[in-house]
Amino acid sequence: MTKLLEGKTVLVTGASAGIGRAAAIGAARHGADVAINFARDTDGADSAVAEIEALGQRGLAVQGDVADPETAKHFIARAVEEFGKIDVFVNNAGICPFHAFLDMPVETFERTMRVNLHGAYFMVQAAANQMVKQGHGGAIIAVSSISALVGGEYQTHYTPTKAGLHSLMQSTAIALGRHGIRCNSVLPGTILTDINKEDLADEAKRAYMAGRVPLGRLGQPDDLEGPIVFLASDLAKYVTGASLLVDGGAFVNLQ
Ligand SMILES: NC(=O)C1=CN([C@@H]2O[C@H](COP(=O)(O)OP(=O)(O)OC[C@H]3O[C@@H](n4cnc5c(N)ncnc54)[C@H](O)[C@@H]3O)[C@@H](O)[C@H]2O)C=CC1
Ligand SMILES: C[C@H](O)[C@@H]1OC(=O)[C@H](O)[C@@H]1O
Repeated sequence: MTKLLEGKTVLVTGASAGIGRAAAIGAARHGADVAINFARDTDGADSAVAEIEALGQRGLAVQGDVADPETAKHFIARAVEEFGKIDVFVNNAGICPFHAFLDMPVETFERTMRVNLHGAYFMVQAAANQMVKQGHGGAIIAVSSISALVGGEYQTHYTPTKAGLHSLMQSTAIALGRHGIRCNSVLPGTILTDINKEDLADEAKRAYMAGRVPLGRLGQPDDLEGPIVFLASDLAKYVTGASLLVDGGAFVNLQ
């Protein structure tokens, strides 16, 4: 297998499980040393690092709540201390506490904004500052969503954060292009992870969601591995400000 990220250092937020973990392991499989941020799941973070190391790469887990702007500075600083530089930053951490619109609790709305959007802003800013300081460019990838493009009845607090991430990558692509830093997003469809375990425990909803996918199944975290590695790699050296749907065709499936 051609390794696409040989010699690179990759950072991923919220990577103790799900899509973030798949991105971290995928990067290691492609020859990168990987630092992961995680919120609370120490066992998940430790086992992700063990998997990275089993692939012959260096791994590092740094705990922190991305909603706190200080977490961003600390994560970048620890990764640089350990690996000497950062080449790729993947903003993945996110929450989606499904709730109806008319009685959305203020705390649920604000927490979702702070984790998904404010957290991403400060993380991307800290990563970009380090890349600018290093002077050899880099790649930033946001895990946005199909929900940046379409709505969800119980996601009125969530979909704006994903549209915001998509927009953030477009604006930072302009702000950072002169530094050789590429900024792109992936837009996953419905991927089976902890974020939607409860929602998709409803068999009827799960079957409906799967039925909307032309490729005939809901996604798995490793479906994001290739698209994220591609955008991180030099194969995508002229790709910036772009977004890549990874949804099995769900978005285009009107009828
Ligand atoms: N599963 C899906 O269908 C889709 C997921 N996404 C996005 O993918 C990203 C990853 O989600 P999944 O892997 O699906 O779910 P997940 O629940 O397995 O992963 C989310 C990760 O973010 C971490 N996290 C949550 N709050 C955090 C905080 N305050 N600080 C640090 N880490 C925090 C969690 O600990 C977890 O590791 C999220 O941004 C989500 O919005 C986007 C489209 C579809
Ligand atoms: C949590 C949802 O199941 C998931 O997240 C998204 O961004 C999409 O709306 C997916 O359906």
